[in-house]
Amino acid sequence: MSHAREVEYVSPDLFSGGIHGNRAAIGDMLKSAGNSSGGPKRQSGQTSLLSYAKPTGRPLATPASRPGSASGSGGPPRPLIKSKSSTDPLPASHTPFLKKANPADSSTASSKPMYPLFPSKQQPSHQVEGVLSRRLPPTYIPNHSFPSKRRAPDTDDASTADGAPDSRFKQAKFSSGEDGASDDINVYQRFINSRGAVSTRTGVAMSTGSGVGVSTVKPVTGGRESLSDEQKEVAKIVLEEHSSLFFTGRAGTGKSYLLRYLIKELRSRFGRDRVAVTAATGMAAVNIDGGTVHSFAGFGLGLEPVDVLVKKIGYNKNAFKRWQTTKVLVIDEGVFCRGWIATDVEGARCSPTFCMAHSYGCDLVSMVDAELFDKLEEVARKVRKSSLPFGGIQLVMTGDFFQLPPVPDKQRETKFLFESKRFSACVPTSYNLTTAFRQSDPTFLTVLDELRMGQLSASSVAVLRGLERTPPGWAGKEPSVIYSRREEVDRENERRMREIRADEREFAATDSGDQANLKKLQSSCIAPSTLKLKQDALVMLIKNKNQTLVNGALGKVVGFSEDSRLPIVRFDRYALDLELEQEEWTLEQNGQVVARRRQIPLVLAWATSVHKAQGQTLDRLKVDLRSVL
Ligand SMILES: Nc1ncnc2c1ncn2[C@@H]1O[C@H](COP(=O)(O)OP(=O)(O)OP(=O)(O)O)[C@@H](O)[C@H]1O
Repeated sequence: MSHAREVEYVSPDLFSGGIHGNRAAIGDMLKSAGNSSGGPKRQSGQTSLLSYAKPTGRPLATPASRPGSASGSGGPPRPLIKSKSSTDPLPASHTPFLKKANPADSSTASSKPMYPLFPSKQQPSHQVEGVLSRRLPPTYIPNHSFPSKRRAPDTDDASTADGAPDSRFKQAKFSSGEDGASDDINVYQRFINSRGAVSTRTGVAMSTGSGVGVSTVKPVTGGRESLSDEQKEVAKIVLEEHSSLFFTGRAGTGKSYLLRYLIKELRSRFGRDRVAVTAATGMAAVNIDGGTVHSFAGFGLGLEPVDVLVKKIGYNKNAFKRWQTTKVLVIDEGVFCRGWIATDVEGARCSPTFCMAHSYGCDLVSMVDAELFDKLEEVARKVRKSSLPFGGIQLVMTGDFFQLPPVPDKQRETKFLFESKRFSACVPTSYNLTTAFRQSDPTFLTVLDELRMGQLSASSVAVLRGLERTPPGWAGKEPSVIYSRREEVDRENERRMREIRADEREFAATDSGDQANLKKLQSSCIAPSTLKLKQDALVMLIKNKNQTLVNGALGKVVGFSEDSRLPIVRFDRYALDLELEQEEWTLEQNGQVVARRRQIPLVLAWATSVHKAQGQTLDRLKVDLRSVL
């Protein structure tokens, strides 16, 4: 998720002012609107990416003398690094999953019987506690009187007396995100149906959660004792039962916190290289010290039939080793919810079918969902020559399907991850965390819960209206803006560019390929055909430069090289000035490149889309929800 220190929301005649608040809390609200994922959190104290602030990062390379002089300025000198194409070999450390094979240890997935949805008396109490509960918490009753009294987690309930999900969940409405389209999706119903006889362990049913915890922001420094009871139970399933698990929970229930703990524990038990950690975006992956699912798989976007993918992996020594040696695969939230920017795909090329035309993406943007999960699962069994689910790899997955529903795809039916054919076989247990840690204000929690369900009661609307005000201290300091639609993002960025009184430089893309394919590439490629930049423009990197400076990093144009005329971008977080040269985006068909674009890997970044904002920390943020609500 994105973190903001000051936030303004804009929605049609709902909010015209702003809301100040706990930055995480605000991100929480954003997510509850159904348009943001909960990526791993950055800890407080991180450098603002918007202003030229105290650099906290370390230089990426030995400071080099500045070649020529940048024709711009903007703060103290930084080591200027000439950009290398991201196709240059990365340092050895870029193979985080590499590990010697240990064939003796190929089976880690639990082969225990699955927990039934409605456990029998013989089952241990912790399993019994986990059954679907039967009443809906007052929070979710549309237009309930406000403020509602929140019940203890163990009495919360979301299904009817016969165990069926309450029909009110059917009214939940979700926005699909960047394309702004809305769709009625009964996530709860679909999730429960998809689980069949498989257990959903939780204090309450999927989606609710009304435990009110204490808001604390702290990294996982402690051991198991720092976890809540619910979190401990998840840890037990993962670390002691060695069972594959999906855990969910509304925003702020400690999913990321718990995940970080689990990664730490798993790595210390099995060794770093046997625990593959994957996240949705490059930025999110960096935050949990991992890579993307695609980079783990080593088969590009995975569009080909499974047998072809298996062959591809066979030719890819590193990928093959990874598949053989991985004992636990950790998948952080969002990865399977929709298309994401797979930033470090090995040999990946764009497929227009899988590009999100309404999103920012072409090269390396893929649709990663139920279908890909099934493919990965089959690949795992084949590459590992094991008939066990997922080839015996233990899966630890987290996410909140309410926060990031899949984007509807005109070409095919959009499915949630849990609707994949092999999900139930591979993930015998799902767990719903219910205690909110991030907020303790019951009023705010109620508003968040209602937003998450897409049903704002009149009282919550009144609460939000009561927050309308002009944020103090914003004079002359324009906030970053998050929109849900690409056109809105472009419009705002163009407006900001016009406001800068400096010469505009244009960088034209170099395109090649046959007409038809080129058109496909151009229609959805994240790199613009003409990139317009000015000194002081806020920009976002759209290619990985190395393991830490990745797709999504924010920087500011501080000038243009006098000799090469290339833009020089200051990445504050990395205490680095980088001269950026063209990189390549390609479209491939049947293994052949059929179109290519070369362009400077930057886009303007005053405004950004909800999904591209994941993992960012911003000083002042305006969230425009007009096309969402
Ligand atoms: N056991 C715990 N003890 C103390 N603090 C915790 C604990 N679990 C979570 N937290 C804190 O609660 C806050 C929210 O946790 P976290 O960001 O992990 O939630 P999340 O479910 O991932 O949220 P989101 O869905 O928004 O990404 C964080 O500040 C985190 O440090």
